[in-house]
Amino acid sequence: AKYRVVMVRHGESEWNEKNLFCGWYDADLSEKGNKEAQQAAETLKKFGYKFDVAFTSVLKRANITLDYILDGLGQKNIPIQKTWRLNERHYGGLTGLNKSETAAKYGEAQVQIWRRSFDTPPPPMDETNKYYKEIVCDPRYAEEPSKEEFPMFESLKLTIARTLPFWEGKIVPELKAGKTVLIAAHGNSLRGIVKHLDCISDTDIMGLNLPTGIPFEYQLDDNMKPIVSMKFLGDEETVKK
Ligand SMILES: O=C1c2ccccc2C(=O)c2c1cc(NS(=O)(=O)c1ccccc1O)c(O)c2O
Repeated sequence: AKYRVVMVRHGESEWNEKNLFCGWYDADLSEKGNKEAQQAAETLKKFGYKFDVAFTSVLKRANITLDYILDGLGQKNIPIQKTWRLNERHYGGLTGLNKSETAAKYGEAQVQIWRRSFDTPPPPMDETNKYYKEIVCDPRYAEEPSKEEFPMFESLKLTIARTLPFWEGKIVPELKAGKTVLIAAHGNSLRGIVKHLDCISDTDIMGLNLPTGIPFEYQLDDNMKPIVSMKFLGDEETVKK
């Protein structure tokens, strides 16, 4: 059997544009991000995709990207599952900082260590962070994650560790039921799924930067092993990027 799942990283957000660590802050898409999402819809329409179920995070930049796509495909009526487990990596106390503020506060050397590390987390977000309340008290998190699971920081390793149970527990069963699946999520949560599917090493996954707004397809065999791996969909120009 051949299982098909299409994944797309949300379009550029307003905080990407300003080079701020975004993480669990619920930033909007930038104008460019909106256009990227619309382009993704056009591409998927051209390829004639028909999705049966969609998965996304609880962050609006991914939700809006998904909405543009389903709207463009005329498939807004399919079931959508939102989960914190597909959220972007939580950048802890770095949330809201830009490049120079980060280097000023922690030093260039520490930034380089963080950039290159798979399991060194950023400092935790605490009540002094401007966005602490807005994130921790967000009603979307009323049910889950639990108090114990609610992250105040995440390394890439920790992010992947909370994303994969959702892939195994919720997405794989839909694929095995013969559903065509669409996932609209974030750079690091999608890295977790891709790392798992293609057995990518901890080092190599850090070198994989998924482009925003360009859908890619996996076709999987009965053992959920890729027959087609990370096939980017789009016109020559876009995919070349
Ligand atoms: O500091 C970090 C960092 C800190 C803690 C966890 C993860 C990362 C991380 O993944 C990262 C960083 C900096 C930069 N480049 S940067 O130093 O130019 C930079 C710093 C701050 C904001 C945006 C920037 O582009 C990156 O490209 C990264 O992937």
